[in-house]
Amino acid sequence: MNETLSRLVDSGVVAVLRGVEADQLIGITEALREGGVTAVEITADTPDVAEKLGEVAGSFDDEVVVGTGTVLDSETARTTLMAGAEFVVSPSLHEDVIETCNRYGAVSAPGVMTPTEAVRGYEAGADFVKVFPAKTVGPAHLGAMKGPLGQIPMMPTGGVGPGNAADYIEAGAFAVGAGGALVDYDAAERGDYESITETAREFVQVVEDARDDD
Ligand SMILES: O=C(O)C(=O)C[C@H](O)[C@H](O)COP(=O)(O)O
Repeated sequence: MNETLSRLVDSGVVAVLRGVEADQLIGITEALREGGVTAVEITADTPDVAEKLGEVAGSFDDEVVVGTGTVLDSETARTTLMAGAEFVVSPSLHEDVIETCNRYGAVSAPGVMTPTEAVRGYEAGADFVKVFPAKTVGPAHLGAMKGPLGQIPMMPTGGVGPGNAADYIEAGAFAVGAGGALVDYDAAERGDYESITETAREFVQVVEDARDDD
């Protein structure tokens, strides 16, 4: 397995950080790492995303694998890969983004909702697919897609939290992506990084327990 993909598997939970200010990004990533979340996706709609991403990637080096989220075009993929991103995730399917990632040896994951999109993305060279938005279809949809498409690694994102992550893992997800249920920005604002660590720890535990049950 590709090393970056195996680091996402190890993390179990991939944090989606959207619009976080530079001064909080390091603190939040550190809090997540402390709680066992070692994969972070910084969304491309974050102002100065390449600069921030480079800073996080440089600060955490081998401890946290850093990627770009919400990537809609190959220019954004290339710019952030050059800044230090190791994986690129999109909410939608863009073959040019997948091609760019493969050109530079990075992991790519298009957002898909249907078996046809999942196969199209995988045939285009994606390493895994992000089932998005997961909350409108739920774990049963992912499980039904994994039936005939067991070879395609799937990660649900959108509305995934500690309360339903186990259902997705049991349905066949290799990891889950989470923003809102994982990172409390108000807590970060207050300097309460411990609560972010605690949520991360509980979340990762849910995923690990669900894997053990399989
Ligand atoms: O655009 C992307 O690439 C995304 O990942 C969309 C959302 O930001 C995530 O799906 C997080 O959603 P929540 O966990 O429900 O907060």
